[in-house]
Amino acid sequence: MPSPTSPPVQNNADYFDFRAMERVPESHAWTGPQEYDHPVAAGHELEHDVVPVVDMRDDDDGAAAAAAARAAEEWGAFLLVGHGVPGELLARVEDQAARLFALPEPDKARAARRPGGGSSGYGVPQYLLRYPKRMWAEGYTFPAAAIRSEFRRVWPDAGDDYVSFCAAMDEYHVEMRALGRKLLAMFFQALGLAAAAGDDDDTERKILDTLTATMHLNLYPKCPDPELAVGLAAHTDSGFFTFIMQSPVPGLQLLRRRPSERWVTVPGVAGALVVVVGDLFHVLTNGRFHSVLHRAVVNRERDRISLPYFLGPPAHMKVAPLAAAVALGRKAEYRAVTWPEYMAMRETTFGTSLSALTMIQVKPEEESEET
Ligand SMILES: C=C1C[C@]23C[C@@]1(O)CC[C@H]2[C@@]12CCC[C@@](C)(C(=O)O1)[C@H]2[C@@H]3C(=O)O
Ligand SMILES: O=C(O)CCC(=O)C(=O)O
Ligand SMILES: [Fe+2]
Repeated sequence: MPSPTSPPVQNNADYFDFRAMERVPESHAWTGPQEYDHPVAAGHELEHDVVPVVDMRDDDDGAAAAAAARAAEEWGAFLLVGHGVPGELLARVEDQAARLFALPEPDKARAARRPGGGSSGYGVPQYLLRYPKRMWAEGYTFPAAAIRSEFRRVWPDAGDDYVSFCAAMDEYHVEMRALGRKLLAMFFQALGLAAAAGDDDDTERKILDTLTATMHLNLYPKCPDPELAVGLAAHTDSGFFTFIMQSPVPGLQLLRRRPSERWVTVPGVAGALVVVVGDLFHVLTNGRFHSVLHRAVVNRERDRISLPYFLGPPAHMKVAPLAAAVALGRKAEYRAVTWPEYMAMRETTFGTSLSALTMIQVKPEEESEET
């Protein structure tokens, strides 16, 4: 098993030509026993292996909010339909992402993440460099608020390709941010927080009004030996929650713990978005909603694209269990952290079986000191 101090095996600016590979090279071959080597559930015939579907149009008396909250509690993830983001836009965004990844190497290399940890650009997110093996994927991360400046790095001449790419991503950001606010308000409603008295109203409003978005594009090229390769290793997302738009090629899997540990594949449902609860939402709800381990597998036949849209607090905001969530029965189980503080802590746990949430968990002796 890799240790938390395993040295990075690559620079995140390194380029790797997946299309030229006839076999999986040593650098990408995940041989031997791996963390979370659990079986993949055979199918969806068993009720407990059916990923919940939440229809946002089901708005009879808060029915959609209640269904979303139930899924967030039981699965930490669900498929969202009836969300109102036009199918035409989803298809255009996916097509633009595919065009970006299909550009020649020098165009993508111009926009490479800066070695040592730039948070945007083409290449591997720095946290993933902690793993001793590389993943079978190309990535591009960018703040949703800076699409136009970011992509001048790829298209310095700001020509037609730049214009169509930015138009699609901008429209997507507008839709997704509005959807993020709507879903967050639904979660608060289901938790009974919207009506809560005192400071919480204020905290909720601040959270709603300052949500920040980071976009990430993943391309998982088809792979000559999918059993040996990993698209994206098992992880939890660190923010509040993530919308993942995935091409109809399945590849995203969720770790289910009961009745036995297994991976459940999220089906590729046209027009649906996947919602994944992140660690900071787990904290905010004092563990009532739980973040979920998920991963991406690759296949031999087809490329797969996914577009996670990560929503979280602004960098300076301390996130702690909401008072009303704590009042729902337990003590505050987590210490307050900012998103960057949490990510820095979590970085040391990548490639290990540790959950970074345990690093901010309030221990019983700290509880008694406070009282
Ligand atoms: C906002 C973010 C979430 C993310 C870290 C990042 O700053 C940008 C990249 C995101 C990503 C994508 C791949 C998996 C992941 C765990 C990673 O290493 O980089 C997520 C991060 C996350 O959710 O913490
Ligand atoms: O490719 C996917 O479906 C999952 C992507 C993901 O989990 C991530 O980028 O954090
Ligand atoms: Fe993720």
